[in-house]
Amino acid sequence: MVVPESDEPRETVGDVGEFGLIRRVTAGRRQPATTLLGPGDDAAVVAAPDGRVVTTTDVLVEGVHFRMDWSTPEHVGRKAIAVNVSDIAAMGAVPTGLLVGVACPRTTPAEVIEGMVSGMWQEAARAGAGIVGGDVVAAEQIVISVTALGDLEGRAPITRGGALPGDVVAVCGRLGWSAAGLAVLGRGFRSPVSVVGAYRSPEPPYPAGPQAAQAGATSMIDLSDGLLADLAHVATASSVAIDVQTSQVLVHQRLVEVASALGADARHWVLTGGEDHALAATFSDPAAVPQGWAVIGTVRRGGGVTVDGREYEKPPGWQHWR
Ligand SMILES: Nc1ncnc2c1ncn2[C@@H]1O[C@H](COP(=O)(O)OP(=O)(O)O)[C@@H](O)[C@H]1O
Ligand SMILES: Cc1ncc(C[n+]2csc(CCOP(=O)(O)OP(=O)(O)O)c2C)c(N)n1
Ligand SMILES: [Mg+2]
Ligand SMILES: [Mg+2]
Ligand SMILES: [Mg+2]
Repeated sequence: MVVPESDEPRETVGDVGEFGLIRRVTAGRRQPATTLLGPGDDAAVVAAPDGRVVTTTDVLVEGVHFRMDWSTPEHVGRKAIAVNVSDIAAMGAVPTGLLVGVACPRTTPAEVIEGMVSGMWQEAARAGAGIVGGDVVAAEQIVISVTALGDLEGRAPITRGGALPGDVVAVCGRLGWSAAGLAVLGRGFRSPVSVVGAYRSPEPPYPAGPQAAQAGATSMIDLSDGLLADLAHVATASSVAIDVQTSQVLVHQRLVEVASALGADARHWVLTGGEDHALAATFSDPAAVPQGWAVIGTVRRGGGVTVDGREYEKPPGWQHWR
C-alpha cells in the first residue's frame, strides 16, 4: 500500500465500526440535483428525468482488478466509479446515481476506505453523478461493487446489436495504455507514470457516449476486456463481421517505447489490452463520426472479428478464469 511510514498504530475499520465508518464516508458530501433523497434511509431516491433508468454493475476484487501495493486507495476508488460510468456512457446515457458496496478485512486502516471513497467522489463529480448509497461489510479481501444509474435524455439506448454491414467502426479514447501500465508494474517498475497512471485509474471519455448516440451511432460498447474481445461482442450481437485495419489504429510512441524496454508488443496491447475504457461505436455514415473519434475498421456481412482480413492469432482480450 502506498502510505507514509509511521510508528503510530493506525485506526482500523474494526476500531471505527460499521456505523462509524458509514458516518465517515457519507458526511459532508454535496449531492447533485438528481439525488432527491441521499444516503441514510432504507433506500435513496434518484430522479429519472427521461422516465427510463439505465442501470449497470461491475465488481472489482483486490488481486484481480487492483493491488493495494500498485495503486493508492484514491486510484482504486476512482477506477471503481470510472468502469461503471463508462458502461452507462456506452449506452448513450449520462450517469445520475451510484451505489457503492465495499467489503474489507477488519484490520483495514480506516483511512484506506476513506481514501477510496474520496477517489470515488472525485470520479463521480467528474461524471456528474452522486454516490447515493451503498454498503460496508467484513470480508477476507477488499471487494468493491458499484451500481450505476443513468438517464437517456430522451434518446434511444445504443446497444451492441445494431451494427450494419457497410458501417464504419470508430473508437474514442486511449487503447493499450492500461495494459502497458500493468506490464510495467508486473515487472516490478513504477514508471513511466503515463502508462502506470492509466492502469491505476482510467479516464474514460464519458461525454463521447451521448455524443455518439446523438450522431446516429448504430451500436456502441465500452472497451473493458480489449478492443478485439469487445468488438467480438458487437459482431455476435449484431450478426455481422468486423475487420480492424491496423494502418488506421494509432499505436502511441510512448507505448512503443515502453514495449521495446520490456521486450513486449505495443500493437498487441492496443488490440487486446483491457481497462482503458475507450468507447467503440459503429456509424452508417462515415461523415457522421464525431470529432474526437477515429475510424479503425469496417462492418461486413458474416461473423467474427478479423485484423487486416486475417484471424488474430493470440487471445483477443481478458477473460476471467482463463
Ligand atoms: N451475474 C449476472 N447476472 C445477470 N447478468 C449478468 C451477470 N453477469 C453479467 N451479466 C450481464 O452480462 C452482460 C455482459 O457482462 P460483462 O462482460 O461484465 O459486461 P461489461 O463488459 O459491459 O461490464 C452484461 O449485460 C451484464 O449485465
Ligand atoms: C492486479 C491486476 N491484474 C490484472 C489486471 C487486468 N485485468 C483485470 S480484470 C480485466 C478486464 C476488465 O475487468 P472485468 O471484470 O472483465 O470488467 P467488465 O468487462 O465486466 O467491465 C483486466 C484487463 C488488473 N487490472 N489488475
Ligand atoms: Mg461487467
Ligand atoms: Mg463493464
Ligand atoms: Mg469483462
